[in-house]
Amino acid sequence: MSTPLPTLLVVAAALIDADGRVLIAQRPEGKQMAGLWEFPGGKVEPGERPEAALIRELREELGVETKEACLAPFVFASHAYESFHLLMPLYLCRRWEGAVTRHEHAALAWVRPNRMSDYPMPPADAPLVAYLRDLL
Ligand SMILES: Nc1nc2c([nH]c(=O)n2[C@H]2C[C@H](O)[C@@H](COP(=O)(O)OP(=O)(O)OP(=O)(O)O)O2)c(=O)[nH]1
Repeated sequence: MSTPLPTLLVVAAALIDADGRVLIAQRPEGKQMAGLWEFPGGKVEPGERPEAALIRELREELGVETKEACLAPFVFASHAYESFHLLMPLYLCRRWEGAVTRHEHAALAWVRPNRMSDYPMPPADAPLVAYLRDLL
């Protein structure tokens, strides 16, 4: 039997603009999977509610404020990486306040889901993009 992997709960958001484009962000140098494009978000801290964690991450990473009512649960990723199992709910978010600003990533891009294959993403994300393509 293989060694059980710890499950890591990461929350992420697909911010969608009025033209149906989705925000993706490039992971910076020095981090795991540097250079790959991800949905903004991050780890849920102990004792933190997932939606609160996502609101916090969007503030820290992008400088925007959103509300729990503006986060719609959409799909989730369940993916075994080498050292952990990623469980990542993806929420849709169409309403936020403030201009999206790059705080922690190497770059940001607003991309139609059918163009996301031009942006290499972590292996866990590929199935999620297909759902966005169907939605938008
Ligand atoms: N935010 C986000 N993380 C993703 C996506 N896809 C994916 O495999 N991940 C992985 C990358 C990381 O291992 C983990 C997110 O953790 P994180 O962003 O809070 O942490 P990190 O690795 O950047 O590093 P750190 O905060 O510990 O310094 O989830 C995605 O679309 N968005």
